Amino acid sequence: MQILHTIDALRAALPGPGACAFVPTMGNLHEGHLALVRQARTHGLPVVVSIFVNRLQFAPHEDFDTYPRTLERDADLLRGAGASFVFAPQESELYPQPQTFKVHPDPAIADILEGHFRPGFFTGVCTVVMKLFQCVQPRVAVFGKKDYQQLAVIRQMARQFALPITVEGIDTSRADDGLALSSRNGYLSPEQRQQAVALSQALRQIANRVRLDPSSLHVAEAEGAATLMAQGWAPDYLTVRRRDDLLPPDAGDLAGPLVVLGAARLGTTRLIDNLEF
Ligand SMILES: Nc1ncnc2c1ncn2[C@@H]1O[C@H](COP(=O)(O)OP(=O)(O)OP(=O)(O)O)[C@@H](O)[C@H]1O
Ligand SMILES: CC(C)(CO)[C@@H](O)C(=O)[O-]
Ligand code: BAL
Repeated sequence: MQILHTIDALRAALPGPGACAFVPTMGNLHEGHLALVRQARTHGLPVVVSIFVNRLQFAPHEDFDTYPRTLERDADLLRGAGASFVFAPQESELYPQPQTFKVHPDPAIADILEGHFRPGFFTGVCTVVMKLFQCVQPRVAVFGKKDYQQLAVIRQMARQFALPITVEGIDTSRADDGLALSSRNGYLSPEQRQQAVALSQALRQIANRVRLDPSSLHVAEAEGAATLMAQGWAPDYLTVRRRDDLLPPDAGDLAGPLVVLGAARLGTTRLIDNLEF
């Protein structure tokens, strides 16, 4: 496995356009990331994993400075998972000058949910992902469904820019108690880690209730929020949406397919999760 820190070195090492599979990450890797790498490997192409904490997608009050940077450990895990290349550029390499050209996604999908609570987030994500796509030129790019809206936005970007890249979404890897694996879980105290299970439980509760009685949608969402708050969480949103455009379902959509998405804060840690049903 080669670790490359510059775009020139990466381009020199890679086999050429359309000849690799790509997994973009922000590092501090866990089993969820490794599942993406395993999926990427199924294409029989060398797998490139990027590790880059992208300042553009963090608001000034968010955790850019404290986000864990664990390159040596990440490289060991990726070697074990069979990645061929790690692209880990410094900020000055990817952004040698202020990134004034940006990719602005459609507000209809990018200014709701995460984009509402993290204004500019998806512009930061799309800009860096487009740039990483230019550097890596993959045939396939693999993303987690844990970041469900991100996957939807990237798919739309790839389609609308006719990128020659297949975007794949992979099911969320979870801890035994149901908590979605996430780098930010590391911010939780042992006590908060116990409470954290309530997020996936609330999503399941809402999905089960709406599946049984679609007319209970809004009651189910409110009860799910109450379950979360009883466990000490402060929900940003907890809402059932159509899977394709992430808009609220009309009466005719309630037979599915749907997804319930949630974001909530436990102390200073903000986590997201979702469940398709
Ligand atoms: N539990 C998981 N299961 C599957 N994919 C995941 C999981 N967690 C993250 N991913 C995916 O890994 C890729 C890189 O995500 P990232 O490095 O931000 O990890 P993260 O754990 O989501 O971090 P954070 O806690 O900061 O949100 C994304 O495509 C993301 O959806
Ligand atoms: C896709 C991504 C690597 C862009 O910085 C990030 O948003 C993430 O880790 O999900
Ligand atoms: N996992 C998505 C990246 C972020 O929260 O910034």
